[in-house]
Amino acid sequence: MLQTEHLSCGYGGGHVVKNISFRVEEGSRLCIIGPNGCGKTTLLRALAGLLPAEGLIRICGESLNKMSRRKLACQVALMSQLTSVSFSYSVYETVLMGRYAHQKPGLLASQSEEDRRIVRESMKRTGILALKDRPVTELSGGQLQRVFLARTFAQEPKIILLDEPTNHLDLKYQVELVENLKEWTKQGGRCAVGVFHDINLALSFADTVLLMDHGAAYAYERAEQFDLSLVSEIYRMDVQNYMQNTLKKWE
Ligand SMILES: Nc1ncnc2c1ncn2[C@@H]1O[C@H](COP(=O)(O)OP(=O)(O)OP(=O)(O)O)[C@@H](O)[C@H]1O
Repeated sequence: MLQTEHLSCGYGGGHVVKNISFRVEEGSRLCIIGPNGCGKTTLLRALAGLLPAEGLIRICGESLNKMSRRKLACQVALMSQLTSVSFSYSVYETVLMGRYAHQKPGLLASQSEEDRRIVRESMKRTGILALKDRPVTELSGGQLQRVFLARTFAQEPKIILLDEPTNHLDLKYQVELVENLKEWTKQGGRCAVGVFHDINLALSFADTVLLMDHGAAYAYERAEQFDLSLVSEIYRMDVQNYMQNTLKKWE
């Protein structure tokens, strides 16, 4: 469904992401992990068509470069790292923005019964229905994160790209988000790519792992075969030992 071949991209003519190739099949989830500044967000931005890239990005068999903005928005949704909100739209209005690519121009005026149903379902799915009339400027970081997830679901894309989606979420919602996304990708014609810092969450989310270092792919493996020593090499710390010691505290 989503494929890159020798993808390179960056800023001001320089390459931050270098020669990355991967494939995410229908029903699958890829997690991208790697140290701060290695290029994970930059890669996601290229996949969302927000950054020019060299090499190939194919969305549902079609080259991203040849797709119109509207078509791309119907197929790919990017949930970015949490940014502050400056306009006091209500939760409902914010989630409704996810329907924009599917609507005739004139957002609020042109919402259909179908749009309203999808927005409601998306809010239900992320547990924010009770917040629907609250201004987003008054929400906690975790509540806002769930509003953005609901907006992403409301967009009804085929591919969801998530940049550290569990930031600001408490433990319960972190687990729920991962389960929510797994459920979402199982419903035919969908796949997801997520950037995670928490390796446990990343591995419970994904069936394939892309480990990045200095903009390049250090490893690209099935999650169940993923060797944690690769992460230790990149982070220059014994990650496995750290995790085992942490676990022992709960025994
Ligand atoms: N708009 C920009 N202009 C120039 N350089 C940028 C821009 N955005 C990011 N960079 C640089 O590109 C590199 C990769 O940044 P990126 O945000 O993709 O890393 P990341 O792996 O997502 O990091 P983190 O884990 O800290 O979120 C960094 O060196 C960063 O300084």
